[in-house]
Amino acid sequence: MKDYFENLLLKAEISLEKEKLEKMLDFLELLYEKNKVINLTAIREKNGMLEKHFIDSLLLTKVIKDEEKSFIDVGTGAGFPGLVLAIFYPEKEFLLVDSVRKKINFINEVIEKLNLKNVQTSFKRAEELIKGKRETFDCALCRGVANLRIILEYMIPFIKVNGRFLPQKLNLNELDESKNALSKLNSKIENIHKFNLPDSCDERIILEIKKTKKTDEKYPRKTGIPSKKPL
Ligand SMILES: C[S@@+](CC[C@H](N)C(=O)[O-])C[C@H]1O[C@@H](n2cnc3c(N)ncnc32)[C@H](O)[C@@H]1O
Repeated sequence: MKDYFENLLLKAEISLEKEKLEKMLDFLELLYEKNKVINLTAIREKNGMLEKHFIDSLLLTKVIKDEEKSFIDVGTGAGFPGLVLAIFYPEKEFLLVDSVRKKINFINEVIEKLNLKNVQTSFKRAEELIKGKRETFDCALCRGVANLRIILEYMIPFIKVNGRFLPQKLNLNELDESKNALSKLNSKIENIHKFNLPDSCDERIILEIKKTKKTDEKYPRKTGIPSKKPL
């Protein structure tokens, strides 16, 4: 398994120190075992988990900047991309959020077993967690949670003015319909980064979205509204 992971990292041109690589393999093992008991991910094989979860999360390291120190990952599920990045960047701070308690319980277990000191968790919904956390983070992350115009409303309020939101997407289909949300939330797409996974060659996209001005306090709207009536 270690050889396969090292080979993927090599092909993806991601360098990872030995200690961090071992921690990620420990996380993989915990995920693999727990996934037999509770449904954390539809990917059941270790190889698939390494490429589609670990490497995919690590692609963000090609976009994240040194000066970005505080991160929030909403809808992190079993910890992707946030927990992988927290292992990669022990000097940066991460808040991992998911409204499903059993997922956060699993993440808390991994944090404890791996002795990670830079990760906090919450099982609140994004729309509730925002109280007291407006304009707090340098950077926001979100993978596989909802349509772009919905996650924009969840995430933009959390980041500081001039901060960035780096959602991961499989294609660019949602861009056009997100124009209204981008404008209402004072944010703009600054860059579109395209990658291919190293083994399957599947395309992966990271959008680079900048927040240009403060967010109106009326966003996000009440729990459930952003997904029922997207901007
Ligand atoms: C398909 S999973 C993706 C998990 C992970 N990011 C990944 O890519 O493997 C989406 C997750 O988002 C969470 N979620 C959806 N809406 C949310 C909200 N408003 N606040 C917090 N979590 C949310 C769900 O509970 C679910 O675990």
